[in-house]
Amino acid sequence: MRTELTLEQKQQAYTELSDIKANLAARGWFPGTSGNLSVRVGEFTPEQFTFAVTASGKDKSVRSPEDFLLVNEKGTAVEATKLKPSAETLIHCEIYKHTGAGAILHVHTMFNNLVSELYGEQGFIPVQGVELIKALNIWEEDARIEIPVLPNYADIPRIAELVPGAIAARIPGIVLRNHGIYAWGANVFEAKRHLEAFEFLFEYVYRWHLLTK
Ligand SMILES: CSCCC(=O)C(=O)COP(=O)(O)O
Ligand SMILES: [Zn+2]
Repeated sequence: MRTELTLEQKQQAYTELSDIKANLAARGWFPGTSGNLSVRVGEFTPEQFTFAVTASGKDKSVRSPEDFLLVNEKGTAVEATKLKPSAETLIHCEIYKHTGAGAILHVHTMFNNLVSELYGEQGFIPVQGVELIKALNIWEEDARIEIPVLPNYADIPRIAELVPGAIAARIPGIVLRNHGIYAWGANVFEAKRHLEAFEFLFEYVYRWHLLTK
């Protein structure tokens, strides 16, 4: 049985989402209403959990009282609301289910789009020996990582189906080709650190490609 969330739990999740939304918006990481964010609230099992998610189609650079709603592990609203959850909520559901993460941040940026296209065919973006890999909690010298890239099907359930198989050990992110990145962490602080690291690495990969190819 699902335990009822307290008003404080809900408000804390909305405040955290509101703050990180403003931070990422200030960087221009939500062009054209793109992007979506979520924070898990309350108890978690892979079969049953609840999270607060951004409402679909909103201008994420604007704060409003109708920015977020609570959904369950199927992506269905758990309270009466006229808001629609993000069109990509099912991807959040799969990431939570298979990682137990506490927060997920999805942004569309020029660099994540460009490198996703550069490496989309091979299905992962390789990065080696860049210090910011440590922000993913990977500490070995000259570490090499592969960031998964999935096809950007128009049908979101088709993408969601691929998520469990794409989640790579140690890599808290998945890129959708010519679309954007999903980065996650145990909480918003960690998810933001991971997202910033990925975006740094994508810019590095892109610029390195221009310099050397
Ligand atoms: C306008 S960008 C296309 C949809 C998208 O990729 C996105 O991230 C935003 O969708 P949402 O339903 O979460 O607003
Ligand atoms: Zn998107």
